[in-house]
Amino acid sequence: MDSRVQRIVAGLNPQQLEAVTHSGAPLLVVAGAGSGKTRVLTSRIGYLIASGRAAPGQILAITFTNKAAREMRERLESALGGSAIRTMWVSTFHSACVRILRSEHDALGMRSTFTIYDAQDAQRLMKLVCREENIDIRAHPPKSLSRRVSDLKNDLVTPEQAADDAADQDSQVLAHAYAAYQIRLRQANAMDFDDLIMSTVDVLRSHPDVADHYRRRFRHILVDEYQDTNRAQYELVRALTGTAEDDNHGELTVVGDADQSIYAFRGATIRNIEDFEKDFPEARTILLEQNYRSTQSILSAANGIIANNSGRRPKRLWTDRGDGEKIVGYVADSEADESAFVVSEIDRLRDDAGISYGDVAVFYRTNAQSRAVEDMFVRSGIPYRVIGGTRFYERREIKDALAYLHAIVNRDDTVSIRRILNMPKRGLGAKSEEAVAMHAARWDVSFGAALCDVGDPHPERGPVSGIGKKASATMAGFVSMLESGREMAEAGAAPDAILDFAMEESGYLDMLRSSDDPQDESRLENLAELHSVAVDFHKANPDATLADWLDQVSLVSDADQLADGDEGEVTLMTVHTAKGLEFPVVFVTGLEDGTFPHMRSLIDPAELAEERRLAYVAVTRARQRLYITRAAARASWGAPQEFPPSRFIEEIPDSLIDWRRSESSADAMRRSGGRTGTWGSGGRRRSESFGGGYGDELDDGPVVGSGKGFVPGKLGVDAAKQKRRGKQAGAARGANRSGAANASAGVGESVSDAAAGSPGLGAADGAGPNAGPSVPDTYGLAVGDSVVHKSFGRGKIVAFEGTGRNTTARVTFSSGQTKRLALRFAPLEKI
Ligand SMILES: Nc1ncnc2c1ncn2[C@@H]1O[C@H](COP(=O)(O)OP(=O)(O)OP(=O)(O)O)[C@@H](O)[C@H]1O
Ligand SMILES: [Mg+2]
Repeated sequence: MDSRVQRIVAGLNPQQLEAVTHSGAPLLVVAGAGSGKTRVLTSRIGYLIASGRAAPGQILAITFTNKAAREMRERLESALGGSAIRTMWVSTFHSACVRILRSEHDALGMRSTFTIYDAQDAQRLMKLVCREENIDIRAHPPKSLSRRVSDLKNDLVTPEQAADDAADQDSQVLAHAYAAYQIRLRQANAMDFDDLIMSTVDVLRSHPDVADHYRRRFRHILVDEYQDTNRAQYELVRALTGTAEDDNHGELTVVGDADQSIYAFRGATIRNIEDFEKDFPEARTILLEQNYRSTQSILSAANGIIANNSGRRPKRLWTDRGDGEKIVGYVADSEADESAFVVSEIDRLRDDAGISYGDVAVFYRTNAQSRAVEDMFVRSGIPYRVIGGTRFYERREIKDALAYLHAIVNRDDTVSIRRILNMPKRGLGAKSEEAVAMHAARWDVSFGAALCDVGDPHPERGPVSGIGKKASATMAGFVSMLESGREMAEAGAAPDAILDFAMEESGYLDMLRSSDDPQDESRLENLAELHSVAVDFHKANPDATLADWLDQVSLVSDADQLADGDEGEVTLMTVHTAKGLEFPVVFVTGLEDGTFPHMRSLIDPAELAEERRLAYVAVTRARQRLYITRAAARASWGAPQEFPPSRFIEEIPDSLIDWRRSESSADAMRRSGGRTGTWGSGGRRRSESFGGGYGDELDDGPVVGSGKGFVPGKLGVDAAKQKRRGKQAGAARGANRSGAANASAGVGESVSDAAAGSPGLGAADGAGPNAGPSVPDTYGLAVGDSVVHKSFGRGKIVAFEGTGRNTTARVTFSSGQTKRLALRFAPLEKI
């Protein structure tokens, strides 16, 4: 045997070895957490290449995050030698699709310079569509339309099909908006995240020659985390692999664990894993049963939890690593006390058990919960990184800067151009903008093309009417500035140079420099950070273009922020983001019914089952030590509220848990008004100021300067001005205070959206501080009332729950969903 092959298969157990060396029929590896599925996938690629069964260029491996792709690449590089793998594709679904679409844009009828719209851009475009199509945005909020269009695309439903299927007026409006949105998207030469997948499937299905080309190329397709693929991704895999009837069908390997499926709200369907054998009758299934990650105590806890989900295939996971430490449980009286416990345990483990900060991860259900933990970490000087939260690339100033660059690359990019047309203020009013939009509509061209007609009328279309002299001159100047940027890009200027040009030339930097708003100072710092990202990209990819950089930026996801070599920091993240990872020490916090499982899931068995899988994922990230904590009272929407223990705690056999502080002592403590814990006694009661903080920062989150690796760019920012506040990972600077509020719309692979709680989170409805305590319980609403909600559209109140400030309404929306909404915050209007 080739010595490389020997090295690759060494140490694999018999089932793993079988999976790695399997040949021919489609292969499904289903197994519980930590059983080596990802390792099998990586080893299989190494084996295929080292044994000569495949050339690197014939392999397409799909991972869930860019970071996982990078790691897989690195492993293979060291196993096979760097140059051997250059032609191999290891990437996420979205990145692979962008690569395909950029080369197959002709088949698609688009130009290769197309822009990728994130969820925010998509919503902006939907807003424009609603305005132009006279859609009543009170009854059909753009955000909710946008989310529903995303769902349709994840199911590969075209606008035509949506129109055919539309049985009621609400779905007709949706179908109409979808069709109009799609036209605008094409006109803007743009694609949203869901389009990336759907269009690729479309191209492969409608162009057999293109499909054949990729099938000949990719002889082996391998997919990790298969349980979280949605219908569109499944069809993509099928189209790329071909079926047994196709001449050139490739070999398919998928690995997954139905118990870890946690993206149902984004359209992921366990069905893809459960029906694999039906879809591929000749398929081979291999089960892995040995867990190499965790101790027996941790495994037993995980099994205890997941066993409560019905309709699953029971698994027998075992480990030879011994029982290990007991699971440590702690009942805090508040979230501050809970965080204090985490801090004191981390200190203790460092002193007594040789654990370093980098070995520790703290998980929570939604981003907003990081605040309490962060406060305590800052006060005690524990270095930490928050993964997720307001994503750096979603900050206003960063979106603005990128919009300039997108507008330079793609002159038809409506959303970007309209975003920056009067940013900084150029004295262009809504009327002038509307005149351009009307010209665009009249001639059926993009907004960008119409804008060019202002200063330099097209021979056929002529000038734009209804625009004053001054506005005309300003618009012409704006167009020519973009044109100069485009010339720079075409001449091959580096992305950072073009960024400099756009930010200076547009006056954007001057606007920030001359402001005395401290937020603007932070915005300058963030732009400097963006500048360094561009510089780094250029250094690493000297031949890459501005468009290449923008692609990379568009596809960044939260989990990608986990930089390597971060030994010295505790990692804070949501459970969604933790998928596929492992840490020696894990704290799962906020284990309360209403927090984790999330409030919304308590009335819906399917959602509760998904929460349980989430808990299973959380617990199985731990290698040696697992902590489970809960706060008996937690600030909830502004006021401390008591929460019962999470049912997931009760599902763990009590004999496995070493309770450091029991229910009864916490209760007694709370009743006597006393406080315990290292920090609890000194601190102001966090919960009192909690609500206010939320509302203030709802839009952008506090803009906090970055720490590590900051290089002041040419943008002229003094690094010393940086406010340090814990270390934040990669691009995510500053913890998000409005994580839940930003949670909406499944953005491609942006895990943050998932992580922050899923679309339709009750708490996400603007946790503002405005509502006072004196408002009557039901706010003038009654059971049976028809209401409209900003995101969910029309609905009917079916019940009220709770009293006073905590009153919630159960509302069944026309989409069929029932939501529980806190009346103080939910923008419910009676109709
Ligand atoms: N045969 C083996 N011998 C030793 N260690 C192994 C073996 N197989 C896997 N491992 C180790 O076990 C751990 C878990 O493996 P891996 O991450 O591949 O599991 P997984 O099934 O993908 O987990 P998850 O379901 O969480 O994604 C890793 O540290 C991996 O290196
Ligand atoms: Mg894995």
